[in-house]
Formats: sequence, structure tokens, C-alpha cells
Amino acid sequence: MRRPLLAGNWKMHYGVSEGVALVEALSADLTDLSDRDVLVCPPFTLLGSLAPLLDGTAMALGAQNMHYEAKGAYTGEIAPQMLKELGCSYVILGHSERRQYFGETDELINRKAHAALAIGLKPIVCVGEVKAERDSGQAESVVVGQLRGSLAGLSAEQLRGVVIAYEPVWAIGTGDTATPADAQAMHARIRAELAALSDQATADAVIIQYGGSVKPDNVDELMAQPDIDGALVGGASLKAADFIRIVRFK
Ligand SMILES: O=C(CO)COP(=O)(O)O
Repeated sequence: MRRPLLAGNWKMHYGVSEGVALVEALSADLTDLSDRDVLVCPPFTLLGSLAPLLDGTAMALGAQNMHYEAKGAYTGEIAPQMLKELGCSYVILGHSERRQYFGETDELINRKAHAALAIGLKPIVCVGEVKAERDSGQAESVVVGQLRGSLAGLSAEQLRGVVIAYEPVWAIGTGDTATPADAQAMHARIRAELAALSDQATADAVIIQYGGSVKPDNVDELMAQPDIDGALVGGASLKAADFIRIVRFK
């Protein structure tokens, strides 16, 4: 059985004091979870302050990006080991905002995925089509292409350590979420592609999150879909009460 993974992607929000307050509110409430995993992904600058607060809680720590090299002259970049050292166990890779605003390609994301796995960080590899691609019937081919490119060369064993986040770009930050049926259809397609890249047992073990305007009032229906194993939450993860309700999906 796949353990649901509810993750908050804080994006470029919050300084240390706001981040500490949010984690304290979450950890005060989320004390009784044995059947799901919870993850917070704050900006790099908060990782060091939040790690000790998360220690001993039900929540794990993740980063939103990283470089693929271990070290070197890459001004402004963060290496995989630097994240591990701070207590990160996950890293989001290839978020659509990275693809859109920072020119990240499937090839680059693939290098990052290999680097993360090599060091024992779980990559959350993001895929998703833009509105024009969905409207022109290309959503599946776009997502399958992103999967093949981003996951190239990973063994079945490595794939079991990867999380996929399906985030249709048109649903991010818009309040315009995919219908549960549309999201389920894409998740099933993603799982079929994972099986083609490895084998069915591996595909069945991979967590596939949905992201894009996940809110307290739509999470239950999304999580009820057979191939939706979690959520990658943006805006609603910044408010303790909303994120707690999402984590406590029914
Ligand atoms: O991009 C997202 C999570 O990575 C989704 O953001 P929203 O939940 O704000 O739509």
C-alpha cells in the first residue's frame, strides 16, 4: 500500500519568524498521524532554523530546488549534500515555476534527480501541461515526454525512491483545480508510463501527488481517487488551519 504524502511548497514566502510560527502551529496539532507522511518545503534560508523544530515530529523537511553538482563555482546555487546536512530528506525538482521562469529542462531535471538519489534525497519530480496544451489535446503526450526525459536512466530501484507530482500549470495558484476525474486519468497514465519505464510492481509503489489549487474543500475528493497518493500544496500550505485540514483529508 502507498502511504499518502501531503507536502507544503512554501515557494518564496516567509522569513524565519513566520516560518517558525507556522511549523510550531503544525507540530502542535499533527501529533497523531500514523498512516500518512507530512512534508514542509520552505525557502533555503529557513531550512537551518526549522530542522531542529521538526526533529521528533511527524513532519519531514524538504527543499524546493538544488544543483546537480556536489560543489564548485556555481554562484548562488545549493548542492545536494548541503541540503542533507541540514536535515532535508526530500527535494522538489522541476517545478513548473522553475521550468517556466528559470529555463529548467527535462535534461537538467534528470541530472538533478540522479544527483538527489545518489545522496539519499527523495526527489519530487514535477510534471504538468500548460493550458494551451490541454486545450489542444496534448496534455498526456506533454506529461509523458516530461516523465521520460526527467526520469531517464533511473533503475527500477531508484524509481521506487522518486515521488511524482502532477501539477497542471493552469491549476497552480488560480483556484481552478483539475476535476478529480481528470486528475485521476492523468495519474493513471503516469503510473502506466512508470510501469513501461520499469515494471508494474515498481509503478504501483510510486507515490504520485496532485498539485494545483488543493484546498480544504477539494482535498477529500481528490484523495479518494485510486491513483492520487498525496498533494503538493502551495498557497493553502501557508496557513496552518488550511494545511492541517488538508493533511487530515478523509
Ligand atoms: O505549485 C503548487 C505546489 O507546488 C501549487 O500551488 P497552489 O496550491 O498555490 O495552486
